[in-house]
Amino acid sequence: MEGYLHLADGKKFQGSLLGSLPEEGIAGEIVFFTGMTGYQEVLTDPSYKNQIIVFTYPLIGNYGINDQDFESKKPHAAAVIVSEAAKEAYHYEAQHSFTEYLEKWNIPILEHIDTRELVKGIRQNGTMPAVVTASPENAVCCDTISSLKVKEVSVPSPVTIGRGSNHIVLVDYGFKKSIAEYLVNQKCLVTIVPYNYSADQISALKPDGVLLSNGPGDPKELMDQLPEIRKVAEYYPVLGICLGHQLAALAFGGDTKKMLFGHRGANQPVFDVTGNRVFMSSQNHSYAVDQNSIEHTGLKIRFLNKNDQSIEGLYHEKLPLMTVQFHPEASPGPEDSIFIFEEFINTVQYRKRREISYA
Ligand SMILES: NC(=O)CC[C@H](N)C(=O)O
Repeated sequence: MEGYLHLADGKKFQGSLLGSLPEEGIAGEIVFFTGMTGYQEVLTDPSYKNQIIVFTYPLIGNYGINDQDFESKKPHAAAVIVSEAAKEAYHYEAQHSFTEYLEKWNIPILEHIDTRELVKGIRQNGTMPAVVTASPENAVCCDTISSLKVKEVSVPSPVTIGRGSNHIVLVDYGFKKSIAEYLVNQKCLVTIVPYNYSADQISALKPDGVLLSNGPGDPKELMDQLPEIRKVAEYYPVLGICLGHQLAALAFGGDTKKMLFGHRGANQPVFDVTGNRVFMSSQNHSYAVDQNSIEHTGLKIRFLNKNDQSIEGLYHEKLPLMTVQFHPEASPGPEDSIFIFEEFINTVQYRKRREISYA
């Protein structure tokens, strides 16, 4: 069956539609992911909520969907655009094929699209609203991108996992499972709390450290949470990842801006200004902390993107606050930056040993 992708800049692509669509089509922000593998982690990462994901690698789905690589319980993408979708799964661990898995969750795939041409356009005109339809006519509803997606993906009430002497509160803006798993494997007791938990509610849990998770959408949709985040970061060791990094920067008076087409892939080079070295990272974001906004905030640059010099991580000059725009948990992608978690846990343990007390 034929299907169509209509972009807000007026371009239209025709392809073959797999799965079904409501009459008005499916709308979302169109973004592209450049990794050769990792589609299972991408599809189930809540940060992609309601986005239309273009995979640039020409064949997607050939190793199927397994039981281990889910980043959450279900896929969050609005629709998927590929050059070719593998209908069979060629891997001994595969439990479903790529196409059957997305069909089960009612997520349409538009294949046989010239993804190179499409992505060249997005790189030029930016990520933008788009709609996938079965009809060549219907191109409207390009501006219906829903807001506060964090609320839709966050836990409704606290959940505790793992065991250990370090108690980490994970504030859930749409956390990836591999973040929580890393902490549990490091023998942490982890309490996952809703995105709108107050500083007092977090304090009542007596954490040794707080992790602000990744998540979907514009960080400025969560302005109400900023005073709470700041209070928490003034008392506890805090690690912010991706959306968590952006929120921490806003909470201390910094600003964020929308990038032209963001970073989504598994080979983003990051420069560590303190160690004078570069490593590869997994990334997925549309927003970045504005370079010009962090003066007088107490925040200092720790990491920069080697491709476009955008901010990839910050630390606070006085407080035990560290933030990263990239994904130290990888999934998918290189594990070069796993040391970020080690630094965080070392800070947590150091503060405990010194018996630095909190309010
Ligand atoms: N992975 C994330 O946490 C993404 C953060 C934010 N939603 C952005 O697109 O910039």
